Amino acid sequence: MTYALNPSLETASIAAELAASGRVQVADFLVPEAAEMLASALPDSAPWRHVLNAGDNVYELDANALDSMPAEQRSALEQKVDREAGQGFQFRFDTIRVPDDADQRDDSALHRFATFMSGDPARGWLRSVTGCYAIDFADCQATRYRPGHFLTRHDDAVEGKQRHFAYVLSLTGGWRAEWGGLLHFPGEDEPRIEAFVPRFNMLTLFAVGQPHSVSQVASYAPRARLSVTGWLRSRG
Ligand SMILES: O=C(O)CCC(=O)C(=O)O
Ligand SMILES: [Fe+2]
Repeated sequence: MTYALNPSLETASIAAELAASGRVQVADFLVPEAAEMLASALPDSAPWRHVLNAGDNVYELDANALDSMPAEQRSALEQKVDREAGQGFQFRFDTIRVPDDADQRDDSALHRFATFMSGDPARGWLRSVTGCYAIDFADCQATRYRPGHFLTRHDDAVEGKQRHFAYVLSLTGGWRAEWGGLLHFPGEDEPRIEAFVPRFNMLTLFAVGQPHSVSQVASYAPRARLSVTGWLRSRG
């Protein structure tokens, strides 16, 4: 099974919405079999890592390392993460990173998806929908937000990475807004904000530089929020 874009994407209206608001949701991005293949290639047994930050430092653990940590140590760590999250930039979620260098990729469904997004026709479609012809490639990681996971407000702009747009391909079906895991775009001090709800095979695209966050997945969410995500970038 190879990856393919849904042939019925309404490119002109998607481009217009992205240009007008800086973000857009594209329903049914891939042909259904391709989205199913990618989702089913990321089961619990995949090599997930748990990532969390302390200030500018990023820590990476085995996905289940916290479960086997002594209770006191785990609770001290979680309290620190919660304190930081209430004030500054903080995240914790699970990831499988894909190398940017195509030579280091294997033929797994996730690595092949990264290569698909960086080559035509997908890259050509992404260039025309964003109007950004400086896009050379898409970097890529799978993300899994389990109950308690979140990502506080940030804008994706990192010096030297040459990120133009972020993409998030959501791979969780039947998600309810009350389970959390919502992609928010908070303004400066707006009493209402936009929330994007995960939806199977929906691609969210948004311009780098806008504040956004992923709300904490509720303790009662019956499953994890699964996505494949990255940035559309220029090479150096
Ligand atoms: O998963 C999402 O909806 C957004 C993730 C995100 O903002 C990021 O990884 O920088
Ligand atoms: Fe982000």
